[in-house]
Amino acid sequence: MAPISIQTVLISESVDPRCKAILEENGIRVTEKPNMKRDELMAEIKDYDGLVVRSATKVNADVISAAHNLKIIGRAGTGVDNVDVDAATKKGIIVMNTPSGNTISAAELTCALLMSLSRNVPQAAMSMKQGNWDRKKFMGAELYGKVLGIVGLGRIGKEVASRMQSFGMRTIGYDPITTPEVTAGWGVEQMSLEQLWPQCDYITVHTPLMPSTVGLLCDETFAKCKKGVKVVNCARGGIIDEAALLRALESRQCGGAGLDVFVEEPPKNRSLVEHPNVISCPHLGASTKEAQARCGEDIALQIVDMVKGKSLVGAVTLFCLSSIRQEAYHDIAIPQLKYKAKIYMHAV
Ligand SMILES: NC(=O)C1=CN([C@@H]2O[C@H](COP(=O)(O)OP(=O)(O)OC[C@H]3O[C@@H](n4cnc5c(N)ncnc54)[C@H](O)[C@@H]3O)[C@@H](O)[C@H]2O)C=CC1
Ligand SMILES: O=C(O)C(=O)COP(=O)(O)O
Repeated sequence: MAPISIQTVLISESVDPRCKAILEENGIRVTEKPNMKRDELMAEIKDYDGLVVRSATKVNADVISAAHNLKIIGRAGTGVDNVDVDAATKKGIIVMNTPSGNTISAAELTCALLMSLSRNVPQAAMSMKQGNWDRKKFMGAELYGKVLGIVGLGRIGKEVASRMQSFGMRTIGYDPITTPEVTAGWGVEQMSLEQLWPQCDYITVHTPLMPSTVGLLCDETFAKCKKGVKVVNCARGGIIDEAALLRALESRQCGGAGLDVFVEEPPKNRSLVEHPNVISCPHLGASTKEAQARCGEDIALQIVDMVKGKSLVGAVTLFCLSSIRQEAYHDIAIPQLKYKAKIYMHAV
C-alpha cells in the first residue's frame, strides 16, 4: 500500500499517553483536546490528518464533512458505533479500531456485575455506609448450577463464558457467526434465541450495536424469559431496550440488571439507574490501566503502520480484527453491518 501522509493527529478523549508518545516518536504532531463540545470539535477538526477517539466523541456526518484533510479515524477501543463509518468511507477516510485491547477488562467487569447481582454487593455496601447492618434484606442466591445465556459469542462473550464456568454456571449462547462446533470447545452450548430465553437465570449481551441488535431484549423477549431473570449489559445501550427493561423490573419479570452502558451517556433519564434492583457503572468496561495502555498503544502503532505503508494492501475502511475471526467477519459480519465499502484487514 502507498504510504499515507499523516502529519497531525487530534486526540479528542482521554487516551493513554503512550498513544501520543508513539505518534510523536514517529514525527506526527499531536494535539490533545478532551471534552470538546460539538461546535468546538467541528471547528478544530478541519485541518487534522488523523483523529483518535474513544466512545464519547460522536464522529457523525457533520463532523466528517467539516474535516477537510482527515485521512484516518482511529478508535482506541472496540465499538465503532460512535463513528459514521459510511460517511467516512464515502470520503475515503480509513476507520480503524483496536478490538482485542479491552476484551479482558470488559469481560471482567461483566463478571463483576453478574456476581454483584447474585449477592447484592453494591446495595449491601451502600447500606453499611449508611450505618445499617441488614443481613436479611440482602439474601442472595448462588451462581453455582445456574444458567447463563450469552448473546454474542465473540471475544468478550468467550472470556465471560470461561470465567463464569469456573463458578459452576452452565453456559448457553447464541451467535449468528461463531459456529456451535467452535463454542462447544469453550463449553458453550449454542441454540436459537427462542430456545435460549426460557432457560436462563442470567443473560448477558456481547454484540456490537447495529440495527439487528437494537432491542434484542424487548417486551416480547422478556416475556419469553424465566420470571426473575437477571440481565447484564456491558456492550451498548439499547441492545436491551431501556423502557422494556424498566417495565420488566417493575413487574418483577426481570429480577435485576447490571448496566455499564446506556443509550444516552450520561443518562438524563434516571429511572433505570435509580431503580433498587439495578446496579450501574458509568461505562467502565474498558477503564483499566491495562486496557487503556493496550488500546492507546495499538491505535498509535496502527496509524504509524499506515504512514509507513505497512499492513494494508489498499484502504477504504479498515477494521483490525484478530486472526481467528478475520474470515468470519470478512464474509458474513461485514455485509450484516451494511458496510458498503471494501474492507481490508490488518495483517496479524
Ligand atoms: N462496556 C465497555 O466498555 C465495552 C463495550 N464493548 C462492546 O462490546 C461489544 C462486543 O465486543 P467484542 O466481543 O470484542 O466483539 P466481537 O466482534 O469479538 O464479538 C461480537 C459478537 O457478536 C455477534 N453478533 C452479531 N450480531 C449478533 C446477534 N444479532 N445476536 C447474537 N450475536 C451477534 C458477532 O457474530 C460476534 O461474534 C463491542 O461491539 C462493544 O460495543 C467492548 C469493549 C468495552
Ligand atoms: O471499546 C469499546 O467498545 C468501549 O465501549 C470502551 O469505550 P471507552 O473507550 O471506554 O469509551
